[in-house]
Parts: sequence; C-alpha cells; structure tokens
Amino acid sequence: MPQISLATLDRLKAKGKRFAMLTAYDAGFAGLMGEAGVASVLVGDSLGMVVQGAGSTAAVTMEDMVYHTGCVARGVAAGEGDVPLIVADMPLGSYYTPEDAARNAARLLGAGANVVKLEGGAWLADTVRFLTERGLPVCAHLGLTPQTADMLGGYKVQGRDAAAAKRIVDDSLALDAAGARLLLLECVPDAVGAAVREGARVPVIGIGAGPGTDGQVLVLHDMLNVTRGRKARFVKNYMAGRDSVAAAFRAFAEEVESGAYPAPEHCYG
Ligand SMILES: Nc1nc(=O)c2c([nH]1)NC[C@@H]1CN(c3ccc(C(=O)N[C@@H](CCC(=O)O)C(=O)O)cc3)CN21
Ligand SMILES: CC(C)C(=O)C(=O)O
Ligand SMILES: [Mg+2]
Repeated sequence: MPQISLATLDRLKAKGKRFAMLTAYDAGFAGLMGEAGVASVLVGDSLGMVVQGAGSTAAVTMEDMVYHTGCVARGVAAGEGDVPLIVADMPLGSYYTPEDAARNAARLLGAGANVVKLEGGAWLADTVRFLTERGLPVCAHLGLTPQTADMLGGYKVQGRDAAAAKRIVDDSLALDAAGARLLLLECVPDAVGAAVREGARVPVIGIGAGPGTDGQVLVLHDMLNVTRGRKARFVKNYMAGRDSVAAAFRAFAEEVESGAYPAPEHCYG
C-alpha cells in the first residue's frame, strides 16, 4: 500500500488540499485510521494523560514513546489502504541539547516514526537545523506547548495580543527556515493560524488554530468522547450519531478535507 510521505503532504498543500491527523498510541486504532483516510498519525505525549492517567505530559519518557511508536508503526503497516505518515513526540527533557535531540530522535525513527516533533520557538532553531542536517525530519510545535504549559499560565490560548501573535509567526518562520518539514500550531487565534500558513513553506497542522491551516489534528480520546470533564473548545465528538470508531475516523477525515471542521465554535476567533 502506498506510504504517505512528507512529499505527499507537500503536494496536498501545493494543491490547497486539507488533510487529517489523529493521535494514536496502539496498533489497533492506528490501523483503522489509515483505512479511514487519515493522512497522518501522531504518537503524542498526550499519552501521559489519556493512556497513563497523569495530569500532564511531563512524566512521559523516551522508553514510553519508543514503545508506543513501535505499536503504532506495526499497526499502520497491517492496515489496508494508504499508510499514514507517523509523527512521534519527543518527550520533555529529551531535546535540551542538539546532540541529545539527535540521539533520541534516531531512537524514535528506529522504532518506526517518519518525523519527530519538538515543542518550542525560535530557541529551537539550532536543534532543528542540527537534526535536519543529519537527515532527521522535524515537526516544530508552537503556540500552546503543553510540556511547558505552566510557564504559559496553563492550557491557555497563545498569541492573543499583537506582540504575542507576531512572536509566534516570527518563531514559526524561523523554524521553517531552519529546516522543519512540518509546523504544528496549538491554541492560537484563527488569524495567527492563517498568518503562519501564509508565510510558511511547509505544511502547517493546527489544533485549535482555526480553519486556515493545511491540516487539523485531534486527540483520539477526545474525538471518540472517551475523555472526562471540561473539554477544550476545539474538541468535537465524532461518535455522536455514529455506531463505529471507523465511521468516526472517516467523518473526521472528510470534514477536515471539506473544511467543515473546524467550525467557528471550535475556534478562538
Ligand atoms: N485529551 C487531551 N486532549 C488534548 O487536546 C491535549 C491533551 N489531552 N494533552 C496535551 C495537550 C493539552 N491540550 C489542551 C488542554 C486544554 C485546553 C483548553 O481547555 N483550552 C481552553 C483555552 C481557554 C482560553 O485560554 O481562552 C479552552 O477553553 O479551549 C487546550 C489544550 C492539548 N493536548
Ligand atoms: C495535542 C497534540 C498536538 C500533541 O502534541 C499530543 O497529542 O501530544
Ligand atoms: Mg504532544
């Protein structure tokens, strides 16, 4: 089955087509995602919260990420249909120096990831360049960065005022210039999502970043309504009115591709 690659996502972006990403942590769900037409799966460190039951992503280890990346890689390979691109999160503490980042990125790529994701702004540019020069593909995650959410005042929308918005746009472009192959923007006003996509060469994936990005990602448990308590504004329950997980995944992929998701009620206008 054809493998969805970074080049595939570049081509979709060039044609103005949107694509879907979902988080996956195991083989079963990951296999179904590929079959449903989800272009990319993210082995997110959100597994600390939705799989391990912790209150944050801080305690997730490289061992956890390697284990779940292997599970997901075997799962997508077993599914029918196009094989989704696998992005894996580098956990907190695994990329403080470029050398550490490269060593740990290589472990995730060895476990089956196609791209590694790191959280941060312009300060990450040297690390992104170091990995890229060594052939390790990077996704840079900006805006709300959950690993350091306490420093940002909690899980709050980022880039609300003009100066903060400009910093996120400038940082995104710096990481794009440093060689990041994907950008991921979390919890920013629609205008910031659109401005980053406008300036970036590479595909931009959003979660709570408005309708203007090239891709959209949701956490598996959120879109299946498996999470308890207060939900972020961008969350939509795709099980509502459907009787299978496969149908929920297909609906998400279709709504992202058509632009039906995100609707204004999922955005920070
Ligand atoms: N289940 C789950 N879903 C996620 O999307 C997710 C995780 N876990 N864990 C890691 C991070 C944390 N994330 C979050 C968590 C909460 C909000 C949230 O509730 N945001 C407020 C913002 C309010 C404001 O600043 O105005 C919201 O109401 O949407 C956002 C992102 C995204 N990631
Ligand atoms: C929220 C997404 C983007 C993520 O980083 C994760 O699931 O860990
Ligand atoms: Mg993450």
